[in-house]
Amino acid sequence: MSAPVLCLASASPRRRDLLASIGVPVTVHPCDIDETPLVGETPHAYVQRLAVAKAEAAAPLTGLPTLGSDTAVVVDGRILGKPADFDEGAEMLRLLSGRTHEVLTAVAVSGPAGMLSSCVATQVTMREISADEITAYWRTGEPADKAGGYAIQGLAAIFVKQIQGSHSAVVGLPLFETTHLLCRQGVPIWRRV
Ligand SMILES: Cc1cn([C@H]2C[C@H](O)[C@@H](COP(=O)(O)OP(=O)(O)OP(=O)(O)O)O2)c(=O)[nH]c1=O
Repeated sequence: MSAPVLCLASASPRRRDLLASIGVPVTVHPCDIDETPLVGETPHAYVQRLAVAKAEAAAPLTGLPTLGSDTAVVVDGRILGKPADFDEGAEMLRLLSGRTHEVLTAVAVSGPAGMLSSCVATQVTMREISADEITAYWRTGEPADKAGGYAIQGLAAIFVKQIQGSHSAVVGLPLFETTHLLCRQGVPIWRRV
């Protein structure tokens, strides 16, 4: 296994796998950050603030550049985080059924160039989802640790009619923008290995 070139301030296996897919081995240091939105905070400012806070919290733990990220599903101006239980998960999918919502993912990388960050918005259109499908989907266990209560990369792909933007951002990390930030911080990716 290659030596880590980046500290990943995240408990998300999706983010680790996405970084591995572009040749970036990481050491993982998840941070416990208060994810309560501030009064009047826009969804964009919210994900950006959390991504920076995660990177800042883990940065002193290793001598490596450090990446933090946050993903939120936004519908009718409401930020949907991870569902706490079936009722909340079902309410989220009812809100998303048959319409377009926005997924915001912010990424922040601290390193020799200071704190650099980017925020990506992706539009996701879902077909109508029936009450029976919502119950069956919850029982698979997939929605529980996902913002908005679904995983586009998993079983919920059958509900997704169209996306406009970045698929990797919806999964948890916008790889195009992340690569740009990593290069600016001198972190090697596959094409330089
Ligand atoms: C919308 C969507 C979200 N997700 C995931 C990505 C993130 O892991 C999670 C959003 O929660 P986050 O709070 O962004 O991330 P996390 O708690 O998993 O990890 P950490 O805070 O330690 O970095 O939802 C999917 O995997 N697929 C999807 O389609």
